Amino acid sequence: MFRILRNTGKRLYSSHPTTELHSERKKVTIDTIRKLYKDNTPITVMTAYDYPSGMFCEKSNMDMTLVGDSLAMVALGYPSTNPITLDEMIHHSKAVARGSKAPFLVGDMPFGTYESNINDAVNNSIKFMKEGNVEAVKLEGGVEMFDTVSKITSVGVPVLGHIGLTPQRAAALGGFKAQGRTAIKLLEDAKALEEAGCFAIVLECVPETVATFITQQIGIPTIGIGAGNQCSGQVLVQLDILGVYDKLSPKFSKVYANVGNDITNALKTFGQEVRDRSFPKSGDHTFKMQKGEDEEFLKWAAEYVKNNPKL
Ligand SMILES: Nc1nc(=O)c2c([nH]1)NC[C@@H]1CN(c3ccc(C(=O)N[C@@H](CCC(=O)O)C(=O)O)cc3)CN21
Ligand SMILES: CC(C)C(=O)C(=O)O
Ligand SMILES: [Mg+2]
Repeated sequence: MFRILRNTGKRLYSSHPTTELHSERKKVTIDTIRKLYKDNTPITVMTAYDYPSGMFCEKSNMDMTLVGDSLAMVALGYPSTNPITLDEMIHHSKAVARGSKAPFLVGDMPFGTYESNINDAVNNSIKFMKEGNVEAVKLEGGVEMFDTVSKITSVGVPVLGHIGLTPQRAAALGGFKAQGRTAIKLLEDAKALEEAGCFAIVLECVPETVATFITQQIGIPTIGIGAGNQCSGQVLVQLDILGVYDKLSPKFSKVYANVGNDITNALKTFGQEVRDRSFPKSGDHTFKMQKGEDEEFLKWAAEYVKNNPKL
């Protein structure tokens, strides 16, 4: 019998590493975040939603990776962040955690998982940590969330606050609109969250003078998104800065690469090459038999065809 007709036991694909990826970076902990803040070193935060986007946070030296509920829009195509469930966020954060090892990993509590009662908020935040491998949770709201945040932080779940434009409340705010015409309210919110034990607060779409003032008035880091460069750190949505997500282009975001175009062009070229049969190229992207085996096989095949006429 010919070798090609038997299972040679050889694998036609290259072997995959079976060992887990270990970070070559030093682990960022809540203490690292405090130290950066104390030293007035800007804290870098980037969103991620799956294994590769998490790996990019790892490789690019991010201090923090946020599994933001913006993934509902940018990775799942929903028109808002609100449809995502806690179990779906857990599914994504587990994948992010496999790629993002060193950055401090924070997960967004989805709309409806923490607002209605404190027990649910505590149970859901603990579930997120245990099942989703996040090291902290983020939730939206200020003064009105004081009791909830106090309870969550008291049981050992670090909380990242989020005030200003709170996208989960976009329906009530009339859309994704810049906030902060009432600076006093924002300051009260920030102070309440600090007192409730938040380790940092996201300020979203807050005028830069107001964000600077709040940053000066509180004793924990502010992480700005559309809130000026005097915040203690900055966060943006990964697929926005890569030029992939094109349904929104928030004024505050900056496009650092045009990955969307690169991907479209790569796929177009693949399509063309398949259609004109220039891919796969014989030898480069194909497997060959041993020397002489082609002839032997073709001889056998001709014999086979002769003995097994098509019906
Ligand atoms: N892709 C994406 N990027 C984000 O930054 C983001 C999300 N999704 N989803 C959740 C929230 C929503 N965010 C947004 C979305 C849009 C604007 C926006 O278009 N703002 C207008 C100003 C609107 C106004 O003030 O009236 C702008 O011009 O930037 C702002 C924040 C930020 N977050
Ligand atoms: C933009 C950040 C702060 C966020 O909440 C998200 O990505 O969902
Ligand atoms: Mg969010």
